[in-house]
Amino acid sequence: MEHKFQINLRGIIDLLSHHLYSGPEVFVRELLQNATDAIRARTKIDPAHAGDIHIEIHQAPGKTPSLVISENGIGLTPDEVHTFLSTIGLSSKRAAEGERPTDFIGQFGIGILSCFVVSDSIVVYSKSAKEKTPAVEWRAKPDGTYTIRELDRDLDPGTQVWLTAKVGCEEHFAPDRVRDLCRHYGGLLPYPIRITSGKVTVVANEHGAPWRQEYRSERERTRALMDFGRETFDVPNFLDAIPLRAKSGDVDGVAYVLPYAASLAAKRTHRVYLKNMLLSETAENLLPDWTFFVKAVVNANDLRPTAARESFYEDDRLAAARDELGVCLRRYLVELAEKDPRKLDRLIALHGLAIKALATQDEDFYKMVIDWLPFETSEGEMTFGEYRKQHDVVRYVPTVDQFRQVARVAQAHGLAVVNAGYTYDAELLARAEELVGVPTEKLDPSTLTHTFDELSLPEQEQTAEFLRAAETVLKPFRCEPEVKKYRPKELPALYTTTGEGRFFRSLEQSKEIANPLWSGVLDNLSKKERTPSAFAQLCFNFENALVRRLTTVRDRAVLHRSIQMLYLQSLLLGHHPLSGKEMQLLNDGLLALIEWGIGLQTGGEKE
Ligand SMILES: Nc1ncnc2c1ncn2[C@@H]1O[C@H](COP(=O)(O)OP(=O)(O)OP(=O)(O)O)[C@@H](O)[C@H]1O
Repeated sequence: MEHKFQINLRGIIDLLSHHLYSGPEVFVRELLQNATDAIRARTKIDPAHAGDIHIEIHQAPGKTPSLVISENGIGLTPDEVHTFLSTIGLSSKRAAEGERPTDFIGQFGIGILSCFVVSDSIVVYSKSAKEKTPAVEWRAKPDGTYTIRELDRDLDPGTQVWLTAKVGCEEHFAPDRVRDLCRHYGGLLPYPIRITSGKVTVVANEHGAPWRQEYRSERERTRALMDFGRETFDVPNFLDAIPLRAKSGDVDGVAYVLPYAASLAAKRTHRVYLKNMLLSETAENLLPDWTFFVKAVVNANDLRPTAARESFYEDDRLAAARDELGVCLRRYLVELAEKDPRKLDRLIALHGLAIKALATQDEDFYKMVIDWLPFETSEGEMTFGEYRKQHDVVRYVPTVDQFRQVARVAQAHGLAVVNAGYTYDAELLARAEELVGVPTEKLDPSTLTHTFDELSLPEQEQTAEFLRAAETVLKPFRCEPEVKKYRPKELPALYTTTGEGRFFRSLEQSKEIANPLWSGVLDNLSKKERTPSAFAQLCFNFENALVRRLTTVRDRAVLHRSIQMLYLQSLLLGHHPLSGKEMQLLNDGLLALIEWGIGLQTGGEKE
């Protein structure tokens, strides 16, 4: 024999209140949602119908507080009450299999159960606007029993829901609390939510969506939008408010420019409404990634919510909406460049990275903003526009390490070098010639030394012995010495290396910490035939007084030690991490210098 499941309603309510609802207050959301859906259903048959939601709170001293929500929506016939209201999990709003989702917010048929979290009974009075059926009363208890009766008196079409506060839940019926919750969930609804307590009636959503209102001036509009942003996100000083509109998904809203630099890694969450009811305050997938400098509040009438109601469902329509919203933000930036460059300056100072990201993706935008974008150069930070006013060619090095190697020398030689080692910079500079006709040149630090002055023949003779000593000292470090003349003359030696040279350096360092098996593998790698570029270069500066003196030193021990120390110093200046072998050399060198110093001193004392 077949049996039917029995459902324990209390158990289900307990489950929902602990696992589905974020807190008891969601009963206000569910009631507003049902009212909204009912009004939407009625306007489908009567487009001129003006929706109205009224909440009355009764809290006489010594009596249990109660709450009545009435609306003039579609209402229910007695049959519908039996079918939809009394069957858990059945909804009149769900689309049939394979059909496009209906236009309603609810669809699971469990929303009204949330009222049992705060109330020991739910009483519904309803009168259908569609059919001439009698008004009906439905009384339900959390033990799963309910009664239905047709009323003798007639009611206006629509529905009333009556709740009585459970012991311990009175606070959720406090008028201020209910007003705040109505504003929170239904602040954008296009018809009034009135709340009456005693003789006082307030409208919870009197301001509605500020971006849909008419203003006397642009200034007034901006002020209203900024006030709304401040209240909504509790951020006191957004930089600006940008209107958003997308046909796809029927989206409208505002994006606020954050007044602080937003981290690229931080989650970018937005406040989203679905059909003007709050869906989520932490929706993530609404705007393109590069827009991480804004926080948005938007309503979508035609996007699908995810089952968890945390954001919109990722589909083609959302992707198209996201693109359109990206266009709104792009248009704003372009207009700012034309109309308010000072504000753009401020915005770039805070959010340069986002702007650079956009410029790498969009050629027109690139042309518009490239001159405003800041870069680090050997002459200090400057915008691309300032740089190109002073230099015909943009010279850049693609990594921060290389910039550290060459910045001082390049500057002394009148070459302003841009550090393109930061995110997006190399990509941007590489396209400058193609997009804005500014020639660019990628500098290779190892070829920089080619521009240095060669020594004269007598000078070469003078340095020959020094060079041979340097070769011997530097060979174990895969580094080749040379002597040239360059500026700044305070710099005794410049260490440069190519990508391959860097690879072998890090290989050596890995070998020092690898286990025997692994270091055997690395060994084989490092034995592979090496091109000259695998060797680093140490270019001694003959303009430097110390180097000049060293070329005359004949004491081999002093000469070797000095070359070693200059080698180590140039590595450190270029921010190259030292290998174990080099570290040892540094220690030995320092100790030797100290001993030598002490020896000199005690020798002096003896005299
Ligand atoms: N104010 C109302 N006016 C007319 N019908 C209503 C109203 N409130 C509830 N109903 C009917 O009761 C059904 C069940 O409502 P309930 O809130 O439990 O679920 P739902 O709104 O359909 O879906 P969800 O669980 O996603 O909110 C609805 O589908 C609707 O037919």
